[in-house]
Amino acid sequence: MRKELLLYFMTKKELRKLYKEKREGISSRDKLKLDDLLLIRFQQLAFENVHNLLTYWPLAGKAEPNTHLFSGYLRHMIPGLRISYPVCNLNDFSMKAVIIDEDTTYTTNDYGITEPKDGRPVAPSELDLILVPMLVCDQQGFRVGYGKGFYDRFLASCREDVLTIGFSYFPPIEKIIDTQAFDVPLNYCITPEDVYEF
Ligand SMILES: Nc1nc2c(c(=O)[nH]1)N(C=O)[C@@H](CNc1ccc(C(=O)N[C@@H](CCC(=O)O)C(=O)O)cc1)CN2
Ligand SMILES: Nc1ncnc2c1ncn2[C@@H]1O[C@H](COP(=O)(O)OP(=O)(O)OP(=O)(O)O)[C@@H](O)[C@H]1O
Repeated sequence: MRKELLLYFMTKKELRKLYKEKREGISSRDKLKLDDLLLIRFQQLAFENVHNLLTYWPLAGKAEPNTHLFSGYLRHMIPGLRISYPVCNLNDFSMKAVIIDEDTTYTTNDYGITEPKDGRPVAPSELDLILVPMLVCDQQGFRVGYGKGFYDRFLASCREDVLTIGFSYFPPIEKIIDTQAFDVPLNYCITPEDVYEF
């Protein structure tokens, strides 16, 4: 059977392992180019009524897309944009969105993720745009993340009309076979080649 066909029958857990390996196999030189392509695709979207953004700090060593490019672009395009970053509670896998500014100091949590050290949280209902970490998604926008459910829990407390965008170096697969009731699909997945709307 061709390798692509096997993808159609994979669970989140299997996809997580496969796509972690695929992503970490991208050379840093290629990654720079791919991140530029992601930015160009991102710039094709219109961001109307976006005042509150939740982005995330890319994990060093896990080859996550360079989200600083996307938040930097939005900061330039949207005067007064409020930018927040997740602060995780590793005991109950909850997280809050903490507003940052030029005076913010940062710390590294137990997962090696950079987080604001202090700062005011923004209510989830105030967020207009969320950049959601992902490894791969399917053609309905269901996503595989790191598997702790941080974002599924958090998105459950956000507005119904919040815009969610994921970035991936790989196109959506046909179907994740074990999606569950708590899974919140993305609105968009941006890849170096395309913008997928779900
Ligand atoms: N950059 C970034 N920030 C993010 C996320 C993310 O995926 N990327 N998250 C998205 O939810 C939340 C954090 N979730 C995470 C969950 C697990 C691991 C992780 O590396 N797990 C290791 C085991 C680590 C350990 O237990 O010591 C692993 O699965 O191999 C990282 C982040 C919030 N912030
Ligand atoms: N809204 C929720 N309320 C309670 N538990 C949840 C909720 N959403 C997800 N979970 C729990 O989180 C676990 C991980 O979910 P899943 O495998 O979908 O993670 P993921 O989407 O890959 O990770 P992440 O959201 O951190 O990027 C699930 O086993 C589930 O028990």
